[in-house]
Amino acid sequence: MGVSGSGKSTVAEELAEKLGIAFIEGDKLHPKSNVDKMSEGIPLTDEDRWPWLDLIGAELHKGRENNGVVVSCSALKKIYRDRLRKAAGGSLAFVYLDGSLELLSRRMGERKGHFMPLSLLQTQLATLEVPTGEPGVVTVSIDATPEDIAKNALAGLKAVTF
Ligand SMILES: Nc1ncnc2c1ncn2[C@@H]1O[C@H](COP(=O)(O)OP(=O)(O)OP(=O)(O)O)[C@@H](O)[C@H]1O
Ligand SMILES: O=C(O)[C@H](O)[C@@H](O)[C@H](O)[C@H](O)CO
Repeated sequence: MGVSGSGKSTVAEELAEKLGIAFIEGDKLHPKSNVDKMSEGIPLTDEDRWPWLDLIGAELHKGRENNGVVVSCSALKKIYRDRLRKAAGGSLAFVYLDGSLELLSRRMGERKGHFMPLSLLQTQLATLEVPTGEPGVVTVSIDATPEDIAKNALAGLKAVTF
């Protein structure tokens, strides 16, 4: 989890490979209307996000029956994470990708061919409720290589408590 440009897709893929389990790109589960909105620089509302979060929740639930799954999802607010926890049915860990505005802007600015405009980073950060203190949360700095971030995430996940 984390804001746009924090490296969710990059790190989740790496982590899933290390864990030997499936990876699901949460962005692919957005309805077209959400992608259209974001492409136009309009932030999503809670109402836009509920159906998408429910699709992600269903994937998490399915994943539990198949050795687990890694899903990339912004999960910006506590109510969203609690909805996912409920849908997953227990033992859902969150890896929070923590980075400065400067680094996030640079990574988003350099990324090519993605629907999410840099202009939405401010509202992403304003919407973000940092998950520190919630059960099952591992916080990792994004100021490292994807390989090292995934290693740090894995080490944190081994020690995580719910
Ligand atoms: N640790 C890293 N070091 C350098 N570049 C990175 C790192 N992690 C990700 N990137 C690059 O930063 C950009 C953003 O990463 P990525 O697309 O994985 O983020 P995201 O959180 O999934 O974003 P979004 O939610 O907007 O889809 C990409 O161009 C990616 O290649
Ligand atoms: O909750 C949200 O606002 C969205 O999930 C965004 O985070 C985008 O999907 C993502 O950043 C795409 O780049």
